[in-house]
Amino acid sequence: MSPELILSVRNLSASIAGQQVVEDVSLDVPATGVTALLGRNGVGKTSTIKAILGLIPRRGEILLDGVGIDREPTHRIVQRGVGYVPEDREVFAGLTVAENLKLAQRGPDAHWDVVETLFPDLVQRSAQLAGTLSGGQQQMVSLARALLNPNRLLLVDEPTKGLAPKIVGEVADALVRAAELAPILLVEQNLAVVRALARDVVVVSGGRVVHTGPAAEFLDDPDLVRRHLGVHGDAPESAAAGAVPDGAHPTEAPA
Ligand SMILES: Nc1ncnc2c1ncn2[C@@H]1O[C@H](COP(=O)(O)OP(=O)(O)OP(=O)(O)O)[C@@H](O)[C@H]1O
Repeated sequence: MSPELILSVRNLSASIAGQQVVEDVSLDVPATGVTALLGRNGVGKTSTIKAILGLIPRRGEILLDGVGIDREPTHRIVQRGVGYVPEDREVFAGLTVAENLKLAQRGPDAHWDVVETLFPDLVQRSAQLAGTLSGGQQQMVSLARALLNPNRLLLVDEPTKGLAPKIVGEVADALVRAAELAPILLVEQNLAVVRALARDVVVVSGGRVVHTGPAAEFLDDPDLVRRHLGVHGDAPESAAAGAVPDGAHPTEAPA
């Protein structure tokens, strides 16, 4: 495996309740930056992430930094430094922010300083029950839990789903900072966020990868976007419309 790759997946298939939900996915994630995993609803993006983590039964080859993890259980994969920010946040509603974070701590070298720097609002709210936080604040807890530990790779699933445009920008800003710490494989429907964050895209359709390449090249080709995602990349009425984060645009050259 190329030394510039942190993750290499070959011929991945996976099933849920006996039904095949990932057919034959092969993809690479570079060792730096954000790689976006795109596709229409229900094509198997979340299932691909779960299969990489061993959360659902899977077959195929999965190399993390050159080491096979496709036969390992989830806890071993997490111990190897794969952080996970699940769809729908999955915070413990009845626990405080501080308790949510402490539960996520994997070892003695937790990055409390990173969490405090990136999420000062959470420090203020450390005694608040996570279930009483807004959706955006819960997303920050979910991200902070993953960033608390040293990660070699972050798997982040639809972090801006259901959030107001201003909050989408804040979450995207946090992801820009997170990507400085570890490479990210990001499932994201908001193409403005993808444009702001991702260097590369992997597009899935029918359980297989149908396009890979630079994010800008894909997003700038309306025919490709329409064919693979069923939306118009720049049309305001489309699902691609949404908040463009205020933060840095790491994939674009400075003006
Ligand atoms: N728990 C489950 N039981 C049965 N089928 C499931 C389950 N979870 C997912 N599926 C099915 O697996 C397929 C892939 O779902 P998955 O959530 O991976 O897609 P996705 O690309 O992430 O979709 P979306 O963009 O809508 O979140 C879908 O057809 C879905 O209905």
